[in-house]
Amino acid sequence: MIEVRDLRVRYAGRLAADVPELDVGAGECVAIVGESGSGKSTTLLSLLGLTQDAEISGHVRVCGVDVLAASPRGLREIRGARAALVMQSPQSALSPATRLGVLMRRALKLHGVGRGADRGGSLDEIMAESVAAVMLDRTILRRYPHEISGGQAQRFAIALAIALGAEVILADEPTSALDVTVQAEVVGVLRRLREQRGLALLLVSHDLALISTIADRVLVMKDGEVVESGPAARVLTEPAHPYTRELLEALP
Ligand SMILES: Nc1ncnc2c1ncn2[C@@H]1O[C@H](COP(=O)(O)OP(=O)(O)OP(=O)(O)O)[C@@H](O)[C@H]1O
Repeated sequence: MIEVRDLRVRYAGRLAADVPELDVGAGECVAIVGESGSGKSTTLLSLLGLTQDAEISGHVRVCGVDVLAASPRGLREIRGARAALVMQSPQSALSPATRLGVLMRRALKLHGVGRGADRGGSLDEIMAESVAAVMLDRTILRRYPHEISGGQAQRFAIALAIALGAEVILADEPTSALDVTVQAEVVGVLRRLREQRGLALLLVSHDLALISTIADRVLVMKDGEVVESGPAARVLTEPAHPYTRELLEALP
């Protein structure tokens, strides 16, 4: 679902991310970890052609689309619907005076969901099913953004992605604003979705404890470079690079 080779992203000539290889298949979860400024978000945003003022080279395919060569129309086809970006504080992106159900219905109509014969069910059924898939009660659809918690907002953002038919979820620090119990809930939801629906997950996080509970593979970034990558179980228990050891030692 995601295939990256020799991705280099520069801002004003300065290298912000250099990723030789990154693959995420259906049903897999890959995590990018590293300290602030290491190039994690830059890598994630470049997968959807969302970096601003950046010079990008390399090869990036997401859901079969060659992102660096794609037209704006080609990019619109994958963004939002097939590959969804879940940000740290989705609440701030929600319109404050719009009930969540209205917002979801609008997004689905905009993307033509519920119109084709390919995904059966009315919009109401699709909405109810996606909300249930992230373990939220369907009454959430009647609420306004300020009436829900951070963890519920995060799960609603994931429900929206599912309702739109996302095959890939790109999540930037999805749980860092949440307390530990709520973090575990959001991670549990992501884990179920990848197991039950074969979603491909790419998570960006500085939280190694979180990563250890969900990721198959980990890329460790420092100053824009990938200093270590491999199976999560190996990287987190027998880190080969001193920087990864430092990150692990910094864990509470
Ligand atoms: N739009 C931009 N213009 C110029 N430089 C940028 C831009 N976005 C990011 N950078 C720089 O690129 C480098 C990598 O930033 P990036 O946001 O990818 O790091 P990060 O690992 O995601 O950090 P954080 O965890 O704080 O989000 C940093 O030096 C940052 O200052």
